[in-house]
Amino acid sequence: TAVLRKLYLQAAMAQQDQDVIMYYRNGLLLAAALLVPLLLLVRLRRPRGENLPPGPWRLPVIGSLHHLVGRLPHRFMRDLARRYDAPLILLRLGELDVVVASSADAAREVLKTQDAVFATRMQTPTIRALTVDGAGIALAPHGEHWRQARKLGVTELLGARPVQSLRGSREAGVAALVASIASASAASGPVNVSSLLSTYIIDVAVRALVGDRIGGDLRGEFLERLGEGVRLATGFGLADLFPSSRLVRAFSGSLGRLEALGRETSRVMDRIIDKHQHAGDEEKDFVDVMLRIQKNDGSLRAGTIRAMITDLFGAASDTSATTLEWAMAELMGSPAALRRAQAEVRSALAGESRVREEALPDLHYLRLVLKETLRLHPAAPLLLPRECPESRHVLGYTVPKGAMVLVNAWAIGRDAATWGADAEEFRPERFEEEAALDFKGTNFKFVPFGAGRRMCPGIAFGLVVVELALASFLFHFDWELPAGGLHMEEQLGVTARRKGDLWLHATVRVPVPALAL
Ligand code: HEM
Repeated sequence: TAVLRKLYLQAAMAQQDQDVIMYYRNGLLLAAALLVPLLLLVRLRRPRGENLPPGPWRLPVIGSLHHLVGRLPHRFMRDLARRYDAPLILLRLGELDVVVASSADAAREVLKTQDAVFATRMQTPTIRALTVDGAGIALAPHGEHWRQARKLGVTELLGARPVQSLRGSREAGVAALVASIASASAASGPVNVSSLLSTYIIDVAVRALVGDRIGGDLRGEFLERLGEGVRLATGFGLADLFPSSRLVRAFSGSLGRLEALGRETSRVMDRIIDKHQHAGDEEKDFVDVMLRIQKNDGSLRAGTIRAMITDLFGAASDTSATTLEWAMAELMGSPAALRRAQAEVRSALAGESRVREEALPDLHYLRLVLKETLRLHPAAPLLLPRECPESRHVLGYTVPKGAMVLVNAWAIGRDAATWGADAEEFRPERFEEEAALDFKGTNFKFVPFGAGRRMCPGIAFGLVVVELALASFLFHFDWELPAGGLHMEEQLGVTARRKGDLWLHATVRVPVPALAL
């Protein structure tokens, strides 16, 4: 009986194993039976000929969002493009499709070949909240308003003539900058270069846009509101990633804050405009110009005037300050380049007491330093987001309708396939070999100002402000790193700023002229 019982138990266990196997097999067959039609349905629902760009695996609801946590978006997107060896990649961030052009060829397609299609800006809930009062240039959708606003900006502020006429404000700004460095360096400790550069850029932008007649308190309020606006506007808010969700909208505090901030900024701007209206007819800044145009042609709305100021301030300030900060950091990391740039400036301005703007075109090496800085550190590493208004084919891939389209200018500038094995190194001399490469976005391996119809219209304005400061730094001071050396880490944000402030020792070599009070 014992043997029979054992045999029976073995048979029962084998039967049980069989049952388990059958159970799983049936389960799998059932799942397959349900899944295959489902997958076929999904494939059938995808339009014929659609070939989406590759992208990382996704989770339900959040899509690929988790991959981005703690990572710098432009770096992560470059790594993905390398991993898939693809010129375009696709990320699903919440409800949003984000297509990233990551090679010079892909950039040419988006910014030139299909420029007219991709010329509109993504109207996210954040952007709609920011522009509820009116739109300026940078965030406006492609259309008649954008065309008129851009024309106004270029003719009256950013073109060669207005840039030249703002020379006085730049000279005053740079004189204050070098005087601050000289007095800070007298204390023998390191100088906070980042903070002084930001003050200089803000000073020049404020003088050009709203002038210096508004008084310190109003100026302070204006800068506080604009600073907060730029902070809130940059980055992906939850409401932008889940635009259809009322729940997310209700719980996301940033949209409410943006709307409140918009109202506060409008009130501050109205006080600034009021001061201008009572200051006489002489045109000294961009607000004066816009008020004159409004008087002659009633079509310029007050909301548009306010939006133009905030928009231009936002576009000009962080970008120029970031570029200057990186240029100084890279020069400090490349003593040979620093020596060459310094020798050039001091020889071109020998016998002078300060840097004159007319001397800037003679500073060829300084221009190479700037190009190399912008190649490695384009201030807006993903340019400004565009929107794909209809499903389009780009280099054999389908860009879905409604997708946000980014161009990874940062990855393109460091692509070893086009820049060579030393692409990650700071070597301004490479632009001697590539003399035809300019800032105008005609060669898509170098697009720090974008290209096509939405290209930065502030290049002339930005370059002269940056070059003047950099030349003055090199002319008046010798620079040394403090103990602890130098890092080149970036911080998270829409502009690729350096992480932490740049502190350097400055020693006066050419005396700084006393400030005219
Ligand atoms: C070194 C300094 C600067 C850099 C690196 C820079 C870079 C850029 C970039 C990458 C874009 C987006 C282009 C695109 O989407 O294709 C842009 C747009 C823009 N920039 Fe600049 N910029 C700088 C300085 C300035 C200055 C000084 C101003 C004005 C005073 C300005 C005004 C604008 C405006 C209005 C736009 C929007 C253009 C449009 O959407 O039509 N930028 N800039």
